[in-house]
Amino acid sequence: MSCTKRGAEEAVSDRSKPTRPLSRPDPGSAEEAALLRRVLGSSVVAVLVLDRCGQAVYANGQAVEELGIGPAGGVPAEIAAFRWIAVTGKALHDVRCALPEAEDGTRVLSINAEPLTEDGESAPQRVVLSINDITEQYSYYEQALRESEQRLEEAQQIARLGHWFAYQERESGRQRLWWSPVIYDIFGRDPQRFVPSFRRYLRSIHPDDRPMLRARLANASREDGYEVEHRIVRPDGGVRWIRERGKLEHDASGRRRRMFGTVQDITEQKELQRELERRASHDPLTELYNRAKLQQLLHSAQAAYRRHGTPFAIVLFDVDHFKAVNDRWGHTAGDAVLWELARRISGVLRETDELGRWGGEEFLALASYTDEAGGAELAERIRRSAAERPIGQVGTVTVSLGVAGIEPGASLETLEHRADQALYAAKAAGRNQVCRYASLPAGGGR
Ligand SMILES: Nc1nc2c(ncn2[C@@H]2O[C@H](COP(=O)(O)OP(=O)(O)OP(=O)(O)O)[C@@H](O)[C@H]2O)c(=O)[nH]1
Repeated sequence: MSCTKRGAEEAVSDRSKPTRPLSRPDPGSAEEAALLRRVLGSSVVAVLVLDRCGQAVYANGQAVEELGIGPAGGVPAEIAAFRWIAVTGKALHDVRCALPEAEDGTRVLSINAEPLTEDGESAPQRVVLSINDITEQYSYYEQALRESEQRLEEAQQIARLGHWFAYQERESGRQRLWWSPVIYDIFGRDPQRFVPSFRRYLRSIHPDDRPMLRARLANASREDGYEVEHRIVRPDGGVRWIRERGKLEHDASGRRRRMFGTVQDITEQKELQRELERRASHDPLTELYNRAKLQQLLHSAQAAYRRHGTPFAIVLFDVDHFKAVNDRWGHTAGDAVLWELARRISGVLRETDELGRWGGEEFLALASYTDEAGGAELAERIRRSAAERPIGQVGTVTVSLGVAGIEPGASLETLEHRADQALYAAKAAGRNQVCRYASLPAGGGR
């Protein structure tokens, strides 16, 4: 019918007319057999019926043409294997079957297989297979999967982050560990030669971090996971920092299935973090503690004094006539003097003493576990070390020092003020000397 307006109207009015019901062929009739043959013959799905020996007893046109299967072509072993369905009696759906082809190609098939029991038979004698050729889709998805795995691998390389999982091997019951390529890289191991295991992994942990890591891992099963940062030692002796995360995976019934986790190389982050912390607490010129860090140390010392009565003293000192050094030799020479003094004085401190730059050409030493008299001993050592030999062209440089020890009820401000008063007195008394606050005649003296 041509597509005219009238034609369309007729089509509409045709719909209102009662349609003649299609006659259903009698089951088992020659008419039904012919119809089924036509349907099967025009199907794009290859249909094959195998007997219990794997011989094809029927193949539709698609099976013959596309797969070359049929009574004439013979049945490839991979497909003939489906004859077992007749024995097991269990249908299978969407089973992937790879058929090797000439020139190294592979044809990928998706097969539905059903046992076929005919009237009067107690057990299935045949198997009917519907076969779809999915080679194109399969290679497309396989390629896409390969590409996505490659992208994941590249992203992991950039982030220096790998993933792992630990599982129990079903056959042997053994614990197995699987690493992604980046983890081999982080641990400095060759994936061709190194088989990861939990024991080998533990052996790579920095000895100082092992106890902490063991404790965290012991807790991990209770907490369902863990996150920990620790060092590893690579076979070449190199030390790397890693951040490790692990999580337990459970199956649908809540049983522990496997442990999954990530490993990230954070060595650079750690170094940067350490450098930032160092800069926040150190003076860039002398590389000693800065004033902020000294204040923090003083607060800790005072807290210990209040809680446990642990005494401490401070030594405040500055370079004598330093203005003249700058004026005569220049600011750079002055800087070099400060740097050299810092080195010399650091060498005469006890392990529990701290030294920092208080500001300008002024330094502060914190002498722990000692009183003002002990602080004065340290001050004397500092004085001698500063003046022990000339500093380059500048020559001999001296320092004046004021000492004050903590006392009950004295605040840090008071202590600093007392040390400052003592330092002022040392300057006034002719420089290059130590003055204790307790020895001051008026105000400070007792
Ligand atoms: N080169 C250099 N000089 C500094 C630095 N900080 C402070 N100074 C100088 O140290 C000098 C301190 O001078 P004054 O406070 O007059 O003291 P002084 O000349 O040492 O004299 P007395 O302390 O009385 O012995 C000033 O010239 C400051 O510019 C620094 O980081 N580098």
